[in-house]
Amino acid sequence: MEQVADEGLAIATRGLRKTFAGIRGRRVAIHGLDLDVPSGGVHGFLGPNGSGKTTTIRMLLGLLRADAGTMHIFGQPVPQRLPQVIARVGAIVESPKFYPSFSGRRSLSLLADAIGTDQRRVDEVLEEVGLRDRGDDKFGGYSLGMRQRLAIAATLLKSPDLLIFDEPTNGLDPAGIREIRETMRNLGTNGRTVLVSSHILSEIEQIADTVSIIGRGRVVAQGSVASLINEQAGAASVDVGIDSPEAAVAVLRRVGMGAELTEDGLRVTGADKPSDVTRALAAQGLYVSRLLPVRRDLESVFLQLTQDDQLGASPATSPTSPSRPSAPDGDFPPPPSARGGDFPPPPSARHTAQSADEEGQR
Ligand SMILES: Nc1ncnc2c1ncn2[C@@H]1O[C@H](COP(=O)(O)OP(=O)(O)OP(=O)(O)O)[C@@H](O)[C@H]1O
Repeated sequence: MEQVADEGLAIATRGLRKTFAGIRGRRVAIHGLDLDVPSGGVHGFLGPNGSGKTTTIRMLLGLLRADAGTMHIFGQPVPQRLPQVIARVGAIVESPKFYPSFSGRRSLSLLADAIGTDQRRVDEVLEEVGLRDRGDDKFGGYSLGMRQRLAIAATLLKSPDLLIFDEPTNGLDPAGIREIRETMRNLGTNGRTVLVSSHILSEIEQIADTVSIIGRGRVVAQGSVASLINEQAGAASVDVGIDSPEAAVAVLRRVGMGAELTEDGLRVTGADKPSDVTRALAAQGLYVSRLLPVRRDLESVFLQLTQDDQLGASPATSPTSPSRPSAPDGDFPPPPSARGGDFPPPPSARHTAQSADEEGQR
């Protein structure tokens, strides 16, 4: 496998494919995935449940074998050259565990010895995840957000250039989610690359520089959050309040806009700008009492692009409908399937580099 010429990419996959054995033959989980993660900043890896995020991450880390395609990390083909590149990668893919009776500092100190890292890094990484003042408290007394931050601190010990986090906020309450969100944002500065998978879209929108959206094992869109939202701007809608909604629907449809009745008015699509709606209606003697652009956000783009995958998905995957204006804060409760409170240590470099096909273990 040849080297990737583009050194600007932290991760690149081409034609990646993975099937799993099922009762009715093999099922395709990853379908020719072409993923580009630029170097530096936070990259959101988004997709509904079962779309293939974890499978992709596990293949990148050499924990699962691909059926076909190529993968590169910092230009090095993996898994072939994973031993050479793994020192630059830190990852949390599974529930970590630390001894409840050990302090966070002691756990990190033991880990630093195990991987041959200078003990001075322990204080630095505690500081980096905002745990410096709580470093001497026992792990058993940590909140879930603090436990997850300790796991992140452990991945930072070897000063990786690329951090990979698979659904790092699963199981956390809104306060914990906010803590991790801020930690991710901070980690994505200074040239480091953070790949974070999630289905909590509003969260990613707030912290990601770029995103990839996957559906059924394929990338359906990737780029900056702003460009993805703008690309879909034509589908933006306007919430209209009016006395004669049926007549307004007929007028707007006649001029080529999409219009549907809602509980207290209309939802209009296909208008270049909201004032076009007012103008078209006023020309027919209809005057609006309310005109609210429905804010486009990453979530509505995501839902639109992965519509097929959303069918039958759990409510946690699609916490709001595409047409609902976004909540100002954007925190959603964790999914019902969220993991429990155990956070095991991140995979060590040695463990991560091992290649093991875990097919059928689920
Ligand atoms: N070891 C396995 N054996 C059989 N099927 C698997 C295995 N691992 C994953 N799959 C299937 O592959 C598909 C992709 O799963 P994957 O866990 O990668 O999705 P995901 O996007 O990470 O979902 P989630 O957000 O729920 O974690 C799913 O249909 C899943 O059931």
